[in-house]
Amino acid sequence: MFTRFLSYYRPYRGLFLLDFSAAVVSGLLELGFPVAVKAFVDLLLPTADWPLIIAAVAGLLGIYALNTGLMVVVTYWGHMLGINIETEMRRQAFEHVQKLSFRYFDNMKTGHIVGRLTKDLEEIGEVAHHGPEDLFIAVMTFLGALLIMLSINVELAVLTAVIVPATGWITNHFGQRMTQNFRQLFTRVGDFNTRIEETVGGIRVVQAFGNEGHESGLFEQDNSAYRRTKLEAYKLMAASSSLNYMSMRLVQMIVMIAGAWFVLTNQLSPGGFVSFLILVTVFFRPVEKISAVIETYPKGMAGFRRFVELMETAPDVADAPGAIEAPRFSGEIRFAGVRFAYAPGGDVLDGVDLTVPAGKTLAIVGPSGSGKTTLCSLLPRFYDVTGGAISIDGIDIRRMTLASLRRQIGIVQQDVFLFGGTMRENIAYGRLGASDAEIWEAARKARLDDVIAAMPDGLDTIVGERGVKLSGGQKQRVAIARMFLKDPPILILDEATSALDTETERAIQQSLNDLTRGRTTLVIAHRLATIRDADLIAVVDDGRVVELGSHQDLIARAGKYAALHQAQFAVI
Ligand SMILES: Nc1ncnc2c1ncn2[C@@H]1O[C@H](COP(=O)(O)OP(=O)(O)OP(=O)(O)O)[C@@H](O)[C@H]1O
Repeated sequence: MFTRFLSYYRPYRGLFLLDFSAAVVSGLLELGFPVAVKAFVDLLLPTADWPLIIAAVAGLLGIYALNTGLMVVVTYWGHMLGINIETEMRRQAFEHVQKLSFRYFDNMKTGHIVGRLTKDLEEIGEVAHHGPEDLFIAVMTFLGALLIMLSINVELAVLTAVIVPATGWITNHFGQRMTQNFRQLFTRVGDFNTRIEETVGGIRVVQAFGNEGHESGLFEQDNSAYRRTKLEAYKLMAASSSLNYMSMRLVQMIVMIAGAWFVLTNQLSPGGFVSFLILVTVFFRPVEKISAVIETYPKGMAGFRRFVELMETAPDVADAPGAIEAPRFSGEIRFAGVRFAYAPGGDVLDGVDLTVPAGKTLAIVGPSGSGKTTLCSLLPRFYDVTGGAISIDGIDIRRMTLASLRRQIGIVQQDVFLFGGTMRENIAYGRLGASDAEIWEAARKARLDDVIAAMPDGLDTIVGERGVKLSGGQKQRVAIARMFLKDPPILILDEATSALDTETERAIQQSLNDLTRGRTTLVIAHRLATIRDADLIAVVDDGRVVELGSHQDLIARAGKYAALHQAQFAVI
């Protein structure tokens, strides 16, 4: 895990070296301070040579001015290193998330994904910057301070060296508990991110039901769970930092009393004594640094582990080795013995056999939950079949690249998803980079041009989050306009069940007729006109195609379709 983490430094070697060497020099200069103080007290003071004393102090000031500059380098460029690594990981994670399959999103909470791409990576960035540098400097300062102490007074040095690291276990003990705590904390953040996402996303439903209080109650549970976990973290932090502080002061006092004895018995110079007291603090710094690393490292590593877990989640639908770039389809679709289950054992499709000739329209009808949507979502490989095969123009769709397959299938969903930008952006989503002229042409074909022309900002009209500022009929026409731009040989339509006024309905129907002309179309049909006009009708029941034929055929057969037709459209 750790070596994998280090590999992210590779592109930033220069930056790392700059930051690292500035930090090392700065550490050495800090180590030099007690040595300088000793020389100052023992050698310089007795000379009573004021100009020399002032020159020495000025010299020290110069050195520390240099150190200040080094700190700027460490803080700015060091953090730049961290943020560069963080940004790179976020880019990779975002790209990867987009490749994951429907099944992953079916089972994952959005807030957790958001958390992984934001909070987790932020913590990783902190560790990336502080981790290696702080650890190295800690070891360097520890050894450096020890050597200097030994050179001043061996007994006192040994005494200090024994008691200081003993305090190290405190840090270590708390560090491990904090790791667990942070792991929990990440989950809590994910939980309430999800809650906020859902409540804000579904605010219209929440308010319509007047369920704000209920939502607040649920949110409060997540919020207070987060508070509890965070308080636990602060408790650990308080115990650890105060114990550290206390032990540092304790060691200082021990050194003070022992040092006093050494001075009075002439085994230590006054300069050495002062220097020693400073060295104790310097000696403690590595312990503090390590405790700081121990505080950020678990957070970062917990985040990194989740990042790796995400990156290692393979999409369960992916290009097969040697997958071919599908040629432009003429569009014959064949389902052969197709079986499918969302979860093992729960077959949703139970051996579907169907052939739709190129350019024809297949209407899929059947009771709710019978598997119509599922059947359609197998064609663009949102899920892979668990048995049997689907082929287009005789080629198994699993042998094609996902990109070349999906490029040639257009989907108009019942509940259209728009992005929060402008009309232009939303229509051009069908073919990124389409010109305004092409967008207008598509809008015209979708019977949407008059609507856009009447809008105050035309194509620049903002549609609101998920298109809330548009009517249902307008959203559907945006979806249709997208399809005219995309121009796929195969279409999947999930016909809207909600009733529109007759005029809009007719406009949409006309544009859909234009759209489906010459394309193989699967339509999950609810309207009698669509069903009657279809070349083929498949009646799906309980995961099987129970009847297949034209309207006349099926009515004549007086079977399931005839019954369904009778029940649903008897009044028409
Ligand atoms: N993502 C999913 N994960 C698990 N089960 C699912 C998922 N989507 C659908 N199902 C289940 O699969 C079955 C078929 O659902 P599907 O949406 O294909 O039916 P449908 O015929 O399109 O229904 P409707 O006409 O009501 O839209 C249902 O029992 C449903 O609960």
